[in-house]
Amino acid sequence: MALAHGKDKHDDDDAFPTPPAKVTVGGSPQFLVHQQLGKGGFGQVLKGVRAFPRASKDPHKPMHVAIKFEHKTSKGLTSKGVPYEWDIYQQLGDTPGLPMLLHKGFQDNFCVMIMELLGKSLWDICNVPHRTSLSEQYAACVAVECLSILEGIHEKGYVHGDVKPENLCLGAEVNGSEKKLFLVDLGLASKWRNQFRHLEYSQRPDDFRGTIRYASVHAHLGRQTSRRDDLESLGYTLIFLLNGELPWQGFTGDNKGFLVAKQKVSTSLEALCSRCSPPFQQFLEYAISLSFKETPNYKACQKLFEPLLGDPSTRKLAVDYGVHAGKVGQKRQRHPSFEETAMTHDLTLDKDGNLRKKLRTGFPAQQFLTIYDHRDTQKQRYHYNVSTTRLDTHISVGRADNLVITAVASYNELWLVVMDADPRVKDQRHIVTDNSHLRTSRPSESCATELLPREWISQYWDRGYFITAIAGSKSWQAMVVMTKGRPYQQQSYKVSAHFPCEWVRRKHSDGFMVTCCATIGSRDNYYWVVVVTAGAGFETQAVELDFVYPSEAIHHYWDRGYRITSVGASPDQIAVVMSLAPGYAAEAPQETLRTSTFPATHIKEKWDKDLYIAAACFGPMVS
Ligand SMILES: Nc1ncnc2c1ncn2[C@@H]1O[C@H](COP(=O)(O)OP(=O)(O)OP(=O)(O)O)[C@@H](O)[C@H]1O
Repeated sequence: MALAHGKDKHDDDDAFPTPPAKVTVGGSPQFLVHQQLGKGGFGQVLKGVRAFPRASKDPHKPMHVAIKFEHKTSKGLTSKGVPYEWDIYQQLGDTPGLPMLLHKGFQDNFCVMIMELLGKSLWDICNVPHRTSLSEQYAACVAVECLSILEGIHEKGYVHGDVKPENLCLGAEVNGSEKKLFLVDLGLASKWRNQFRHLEYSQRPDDFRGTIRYASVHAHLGRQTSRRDDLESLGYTLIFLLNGELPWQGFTGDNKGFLVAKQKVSTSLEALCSRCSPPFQQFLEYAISLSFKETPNYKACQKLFEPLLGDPSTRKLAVDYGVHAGKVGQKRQRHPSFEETAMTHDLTLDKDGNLRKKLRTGFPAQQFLTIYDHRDTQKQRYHYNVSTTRLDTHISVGRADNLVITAVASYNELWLVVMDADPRVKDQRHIVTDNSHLRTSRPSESCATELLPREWISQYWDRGYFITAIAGSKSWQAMVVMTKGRPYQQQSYKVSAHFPCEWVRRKHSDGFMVTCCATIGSRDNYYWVVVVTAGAGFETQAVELDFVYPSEAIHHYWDRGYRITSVGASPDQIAVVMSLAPGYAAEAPQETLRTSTFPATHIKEKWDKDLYIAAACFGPMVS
């Protein structure tokens, strides 16, 4: 999975084209271009001073401005050739806490945006020669103010999408606003609602937008952005400002995004916040417990930080969150208390009144995930803890009883085989590849296709068989089951170091659907195998990839009539494939079970309810 497309300001040092020395755009007065104030992935921001000073108290006619230059060849432009950010400013321009947009236009191959001049960013404040961190009082003021700004942006239907110390600036001294907080850079802002409807949940696991260090885990996983993501990024920003570092710094290379995301999920909030007062941990616990469509309780979060704000005269940053809460003409809303919020999030208050939720405890756990479908009485048998040498014996006993293999999984060098009575099946073959020569070395990506028995598969494809189950062991063994009698038309598979999201998307558009997935290999050294089939009988499909069991997404798709049709897990991630088929009755139940050992006793209970194992895998479920 290519998660590393994100930008990390400190990684790229590209030279920008030199901007003009004087600027006049969109009816603005002429500004002389002075020193650089900052730069980002797409442009650079320089100070501008009016060429012909004329004193004015009108904030729209300042002497000093900030000018953002974006070259016409920048990747941040829309198809209309204007910076994406301009459109967003149009919608959000007057939101409190955003710098005022004064003029915009084109000059000398640059898109030019003239805006209210601000002061230092919080990154600049901390990134001095001996690196300083902010006091808890300062960070609490930042939290309260940033929450107000985010509330204002969210109320207008947008998510900022890139909350980080570089984008949080103080006002400019020349404007007398040096104790006020601003949020800059709307280049990654996106809508969370259209008119009055929340955008639908979706995931594109290889599509990352944001800054890797501060991005929410949902953003790493390519989930449709929603309000919760800004709060999670604010949480990481606060910890960075307090500690001067985050535990996931230092990763490099193509796989950086993936490694950072993995580290975020496996860092307990307790460890992350161990050097901070409880409100910072409580805030992060709340942020990561928010559901996709949930409206954050901004006021309750601000209340959390109140005990740390101290006396107003000692604050380096003014706190005036009332500005946004009580705007003229705005209806007063009742905001639930944090205790009420705690109840709805299943967060518990400990004896000191602190919120506790067992989220991101940092304990990695390997679990069985078994999926159960409703079927009218069905004969099913399963064999678990089967060693490779005993595999054929169990399977042949099942075959003698007219059972065929419907699901396989591997765990701790043992196999799980599920066999069903399925009169549609005309014949079935299976193979377990040896691949023992690979035990000492990881095959290169180009040789990895050899992990599956290519010739054996081709031979059976030619005879009308299709792959119907697949599993891979830690010692590079692959088990492939091919069945004759399925109404499939065509099949193809891919072996790849990351879940091949882009390939699956292309296959989806060609009418192929994922019908099996698994991994082969061990921790930090494995390959995904994904099988796609034309004629699988599904209308559409969603592939959910996560570091933990993706409960929210599964419920989202269940509610829309999808059912889990295959699952696979690597030592880091789980892939849940959910499909929509004409035959799925909305009320037909499907259940999942997560257990640390094979759920032999539970299966009997499921059978009593006419629920039968449909898929299984063994994988990571970090809690
Ligand atoms: N109005 C302003 N006044 C003063 N400095 C500013 C102003 N706007 C931005 N800056 C500074 O310039 C830096 C880059 O600005 P901005 O983030 O808008 O550019 P970008 O190219 O979109 O960056 P990124 O790659 O982070 O998205 C900011 O981090 C901030 O320090």
